[in-house]
Amino acid sequence: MATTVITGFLGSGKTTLLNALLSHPGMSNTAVLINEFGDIGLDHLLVRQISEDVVLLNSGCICCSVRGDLISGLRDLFLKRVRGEVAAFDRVIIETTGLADPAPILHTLMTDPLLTNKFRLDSVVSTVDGVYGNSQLDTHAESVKQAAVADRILITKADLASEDVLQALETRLHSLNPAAPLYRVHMGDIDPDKLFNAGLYNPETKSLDVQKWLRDEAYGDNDNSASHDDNHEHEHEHEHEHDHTHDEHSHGHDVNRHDDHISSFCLTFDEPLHWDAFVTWAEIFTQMRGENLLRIKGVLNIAGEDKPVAIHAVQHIFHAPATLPAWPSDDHRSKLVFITRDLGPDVIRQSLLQLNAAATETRIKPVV
Ligand SMILES: Nc1nc2c(ncn2[C@@H]2O[C@H](COP(=O)(O)OP(=O)(O)OP(=O)(O)O)[C@@H](O)[C@H]2O)c(=O)[nH]1
Repeated sequence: MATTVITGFLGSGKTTLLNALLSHPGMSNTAVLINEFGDIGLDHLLVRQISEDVVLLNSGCICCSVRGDLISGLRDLFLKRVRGEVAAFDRVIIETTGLADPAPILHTLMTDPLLTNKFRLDSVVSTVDGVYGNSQLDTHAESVKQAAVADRILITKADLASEDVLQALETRLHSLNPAAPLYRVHMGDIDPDKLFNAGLYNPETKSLDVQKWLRDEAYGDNDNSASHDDNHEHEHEHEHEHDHTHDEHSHGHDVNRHDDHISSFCLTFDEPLHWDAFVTWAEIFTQMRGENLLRIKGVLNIAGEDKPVAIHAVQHIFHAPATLPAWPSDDHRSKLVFITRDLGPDVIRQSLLQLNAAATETRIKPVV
């Protein structure tokens, strides 16, 4: 079951988006989970109470308003569906509270045995306030994280903001998270197809859509090779320049903004990687630097394997790897896209190459 997480800072337009999405035909098989913290006004959405926590929205969607643990809410909702206590649904949207760090929710979706069997993380959508987004990114680390881990970013309230402010915000968000398409929306009005099916598996084509999922082209020149020391790291010079010249209202002059700590880059490895070298690298990095690894997606060319292996991770947790049926193109190099905090590409590339070289050496050592 495809699961989408809608995140975004307080008042950035999550509920407005949800409401607009649910009015689309084709969204009626959707179940919605909303964290109850904060002042989410569900009243205008509600029609019928099914049980204490579950209501039926006027769109026909099931809505579960969760107190506390969103994940136990998801389990309960699933069990209710199995028992026929709520209508069948084939998509779930989770709206986080505005102050939530989305990472723990993504972790649990990726690791809880019941949930990983039934729910598949399809996309993370982040709403950013067109008017206050810039200052929220400056002052609230959560809002930076919400935008950094997103697969899609929506700039809301564009009708209230000046073009200069919107452009500065877009430049900043693109720098934070180059692979996430940015859309300006008015009162949540957007084609749901733009937000869903961003995961590895595309239910429309019933295939694994690696290129759309990885979007490695967004990180710049694809000829960057990890073995040639010439990857791109998206630093923020351009963005600073923009802040100084165009965005007088932003707090871009602050020398230590939260998103100055965020890097996004794509590493490409020409030589096949040994699986055990990659696993060792992943174990070390997720244990030692998990806090700094906001999101990783990758397609690996594993030595001795014909087929590519897709991996993805959020902080300390790697999702179970998936062997893909075929390479999406003639380019069979391993590609890993990273969104990190206070962690640049060099240490990642060098450690992985070193472990890989050691694994290669072990393999070619003559048996005496
Ligand atoms: N003008 C304008 N107002 C908007 C737009 N999107 C949302 N709003 C308004 O912004 C306010 C906050 O929107 P919500 O959808 O409640 O935001 P939220 O992110 O769910 O808020 P919390 O749940 O409190 O974090 C509401 O008054 C909306 O009507 C927009 O595109 N334009």
